[in-house]
Amino acid sequence: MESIGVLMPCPIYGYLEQELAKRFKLFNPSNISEESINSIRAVVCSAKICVDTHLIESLPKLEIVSTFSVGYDKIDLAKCREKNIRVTNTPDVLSDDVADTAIGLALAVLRKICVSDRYVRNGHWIKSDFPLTTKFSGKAVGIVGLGRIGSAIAKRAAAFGCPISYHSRSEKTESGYKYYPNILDLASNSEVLIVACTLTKETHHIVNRQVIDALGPKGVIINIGRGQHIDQPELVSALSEGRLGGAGLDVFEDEPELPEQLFGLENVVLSPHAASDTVETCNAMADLVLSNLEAYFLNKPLLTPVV
Ligand SMILES: O=CC(=O)O
Repeated sequence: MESIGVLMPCPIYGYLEQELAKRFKLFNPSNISEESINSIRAVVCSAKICVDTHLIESLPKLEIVSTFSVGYDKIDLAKCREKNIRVTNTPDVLSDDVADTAIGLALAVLRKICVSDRYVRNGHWIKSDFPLTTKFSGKAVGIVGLGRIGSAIAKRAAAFGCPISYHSRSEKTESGYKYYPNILDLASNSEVLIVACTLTKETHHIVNRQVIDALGPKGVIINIGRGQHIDQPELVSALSEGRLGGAGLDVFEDEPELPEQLFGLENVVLSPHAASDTVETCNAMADLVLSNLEAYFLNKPLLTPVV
């Protein structure tokens, strides 16, 4: 396989890069040349790298795109289908970490963990006790998207004694959780709303002003999906005006750019799109990318095909 060209358009993860270089001829923007373009049969990308029509069209021998992420919203799937290019992702191996992060953000927002850390470091504790916070255990948790990650979040929240309900395209009766076909009804009946669905045209801005208002001034939104799931200007004004209680955000509409106003809000916990970024999970994701590529070039079935 050493003669097969693999392009990594941006650095992703050291271990992945080393292992790809052991098996394939690895290209990146600094060592790619006109002559090498025709040897490139695979692209390895991530949730932060666009594989658009332009990139696909510029690689005439491209056969497979393997993303180091569960989400594939940055890949032009229609173009891949049209050109018979296979696509793989890294589901399952990251579900635990993403679900842990969702619960961590909910706890951090309600129990004000980051604010209280600053309170102690800044010496305020000597002068007065930290104000009371809000309990997470037992809160009504609404989950948008009960897929692998949403289900892992539900399992964890249920262990905190939280009644679970969800909204998704179709009812999952086997889950035993309460289903709301309408997200507004889910928001009206939830105290913590966790966004965990796939980003599609249908779920773009699924959390809009109406949903935020239905959740109300004591409600908390957690987003470990994609920034584009939430109408961000509406979220920021609701948080600033006290129409929403708080938010724990791992993803943003135009990341890594964030609206300045978020930095000044104490009812918000911010995380740099890092929900699955642990050594253990990143190694497992890298191994899955490698196994998919090896399977493809050995004419074996793909492990986690998208297309
Ligand atoms: O955002 C991360 C992923 O899609 O894996």
